[in-house]
Amino acid sequence: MRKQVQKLGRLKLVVVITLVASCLAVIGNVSLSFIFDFNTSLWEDIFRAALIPVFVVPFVSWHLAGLFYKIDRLERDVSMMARIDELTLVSNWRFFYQQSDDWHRAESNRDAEYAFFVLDMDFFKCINDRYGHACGDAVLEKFGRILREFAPRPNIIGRIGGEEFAVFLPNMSQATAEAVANKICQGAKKMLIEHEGEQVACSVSIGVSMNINHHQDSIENAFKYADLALSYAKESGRNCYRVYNSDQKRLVV
Ligand SMILES: Nc1nc2c(ncn2[C@@H]2O[C@H](COP(=O)(O)OP(=O)(O)OP(=O)(O)O)[C@@H](O)[C@H]2O)c(=O)[nH]1
Repeated sequence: MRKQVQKLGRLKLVVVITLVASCLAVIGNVSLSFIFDFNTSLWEDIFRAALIPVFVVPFVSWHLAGLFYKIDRLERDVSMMARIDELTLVSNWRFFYQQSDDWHRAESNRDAEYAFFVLDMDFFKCINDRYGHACGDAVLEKFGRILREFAPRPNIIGRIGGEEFAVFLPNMSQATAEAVANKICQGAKKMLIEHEGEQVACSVSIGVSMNINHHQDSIENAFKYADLALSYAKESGRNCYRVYNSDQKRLVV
C-alpha cells in the first residue's frame, strides 16, 4: 500500500482522495434523501453532496499528502544513513558485517569459496598533512567510487573506519579475486586528485584471504587472515596485494 502511494505522487494522490470522498458523499446523501424523502431532485442531492468534498478535500489532502511524503523521505534518509557511509557511499562496518554474515550463514552447508579483502590507503597521513584533511576526504570519496566500479554487486563493500575498507566477495576463486585486487590497486594508482593546481596521487595495499565456508570458519577469521595478508603487503613495499589461504594456513601470494 505504502509503495503504491509513493509511486502515485502527490497530485495524483490528491485527485484520487477527492474523487473517493466525493463519491462517498454523493452516495451517502442520495441514500439519505431516498430513505427520508427530502423532496429534492437527484441532481440537487448530487450537487449539494459533492460541493464540500470538491472544495475542502483537495486542500486538506494536499497538505496531508505533503506531510506523508516528507516523513517517508526522512525515514528513507535515516535508514540509509544507518547503513551507508556518507563520504564514500559504501556500507558502514555494521551493515557490511550483517550482509556478509547473512551470506555466510545462508551458504554454510555448501562448499562455497569466498574472498575477503582488507584495504588500507598507503601513507594517508602524509596526504592529510601535506594537502589537508579536505583533500584526504576527496581521495577517500574517489576511492569509494573505484571500489564500487571494480567490485560491484554481489560483492559487498564496507568502510571499516578511517582509511580502511573491506570487501566480501562471495563465490570467488583465487584467480578472480587476484584479478579484482589487481584492478583496484591499478585504479587507485591512476586516481589523481586536483588540489590547488597540483595532482595528488595515492596507492592502496590489499590483504586477501581465501576461504571455504564449510570449514567451521567465520567472518572474523576471514577478516583476521586478510588483515595478516595486509601487513605482508605493507611490508612488501605497499601498492600491492598479498593472499592468505585460510585452509592451508599460509601466505600463497
Ligand atoms: N581525511 C581523512 N583522514 C582520515 C580519516 N579517517 C582517518 N584519517 C587519517 O588517516 C591517517 C591514517 O594514518 P596511519 O594509520 O598512520 O597510516 P598511513 O599514514 O596510511 O600509513 P600506512 O598505513 O602505514 O601506509 C591518520 O592521519 C588519520 O587522521 C577521514 O575520514 N578523512
